[in-house]
Amino acid sequence: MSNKKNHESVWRNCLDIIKDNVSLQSFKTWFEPIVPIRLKDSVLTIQVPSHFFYEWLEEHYIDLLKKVIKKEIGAEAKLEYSIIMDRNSNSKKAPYTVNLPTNDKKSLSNSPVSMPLNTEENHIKNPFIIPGLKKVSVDSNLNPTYSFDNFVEGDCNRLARSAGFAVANKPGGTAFNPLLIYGGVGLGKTHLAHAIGIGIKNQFPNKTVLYVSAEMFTRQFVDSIKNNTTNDFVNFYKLMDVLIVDDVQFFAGKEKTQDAFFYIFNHLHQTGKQIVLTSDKPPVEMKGVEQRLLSRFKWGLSADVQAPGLETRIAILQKKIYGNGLDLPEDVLEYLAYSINTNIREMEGALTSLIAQATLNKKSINIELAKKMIDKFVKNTAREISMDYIHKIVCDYFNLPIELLKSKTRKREVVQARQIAMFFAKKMTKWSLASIGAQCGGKDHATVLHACRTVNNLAETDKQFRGYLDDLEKKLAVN
Ligand SMILES: Nc1ncnc2c1ncn2[C@@H]1O[C@H](COP(=O)(O)OP(=O)(O)OP(=O)(O)O)[C@@H](O)[C@H]1O
Repeated sequence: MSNKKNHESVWRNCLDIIKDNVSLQSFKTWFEPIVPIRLKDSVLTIQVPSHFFYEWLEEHYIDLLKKVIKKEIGAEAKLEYSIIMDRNSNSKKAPYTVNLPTNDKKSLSNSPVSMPLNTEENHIKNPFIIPGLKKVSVDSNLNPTYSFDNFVEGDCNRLARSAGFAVANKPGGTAFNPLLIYGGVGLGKTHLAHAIGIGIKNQFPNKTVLYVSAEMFTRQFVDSIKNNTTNDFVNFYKLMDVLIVDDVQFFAGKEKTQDAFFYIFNHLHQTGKQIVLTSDKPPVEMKGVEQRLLSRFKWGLSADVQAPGLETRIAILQKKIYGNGLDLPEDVLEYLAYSINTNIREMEGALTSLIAQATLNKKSINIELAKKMIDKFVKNTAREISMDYIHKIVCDYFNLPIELLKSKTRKREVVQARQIAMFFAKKMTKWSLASIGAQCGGKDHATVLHACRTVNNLAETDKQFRGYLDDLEKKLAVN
């Protein structure tokens, strides 16, 4: 690399290439705000305005970034992000640095070790031979955004959260050792696991806390066999005061890794150290994991996390948007929370896309935009009956164009069909009156309430009308 190159000139050249490869809008939105701050030993550090921004770059532009940076700096190029702390973050330290992602979003790390751009090499192979990780007290692989403060408590996760909180206050000193958090995909297990680690580090800064995915643990172990450093591997893990292993179902069928983990587990447990595990299923259902390990998993507490209810989903979305300094209309939040009801990661993904779409197109985020976006994320099985579906069924039945029903026209037959649509939306969904009104010709909640009363009254007094309602109800029920 030429000596004349510095972070600014390198980034300028990168931008020239990037500009030719993305739309002008995207360029302005996602690349112009980036500030190059350092180029040292082939590591280019760029500053980005928020964690959300960083995630968006990672998801959408990482391949492009890799290419241009390697082209400008050379094959050994590395990229570091410096994120200006989000508004609601706990830490007052700003900015902080995360390394180029490891393809595994959960292993966002504050580790001083920079990851090479080559994803194959992006994983820390042997933590005990990486100088930065000798200071285990500061290199815990914890993602600061996954704190208890950012975790919304609901009936779905109360036990797991409370147990996690207790463990964070008294690591190794509760009956919850190990604490095993299990549950379906994208329901907050990893988030809670990090929150426990962060809670412990906040209160007991001298404790050595390590978060590691079972996959990473396995890879490190396999490498240690290859390099003849298995003793170092085991000794490193024996140093931990708190060991958090994510997705332990990954150990299934990997006997040697299980042996190593069994040994480490026993040592830590016997010496009063805290172990936190997560898994996608309870121990009884874990196939391919040795019985002696499974029985140890059950020594402490196994707590499940389940799919959150509507209120919790809305609260999670609110946390997420306020955390990113954004605001969204209530009906949009409700729509998102309503449409995606099984997986929080998917719901957050839809929110991120919605915000990005609005930013890119300089549109305000409204219910129409939300509806357009949502279909990409919703799996049919999990879907609640939608307003569009109600509109379609009602309009087909009365042979009216949907646009009319959504318009403000006051023609008698349209008004009545619209009132019926509102009535069914109120009856068959949990939408607020305001959001039902917004989707039916921009009416307010009082109009929806009036519509529901009118429909109920007519149903009692007008037999033919009652017949319409029965027909429609049947059609809607087979949704
Ligand atoms: N109760 C909650 N409050 C706030 N955010 C949450 C909550 N539950 C989940 N999330 C968010 O949902 C996303 C997915 O959560 P997480 O990665 O912890 O899921 P997981 O259960 O570990 O999934 P997987 O089984 O795929 O590993 C994360 O962004 C997390 O912050």
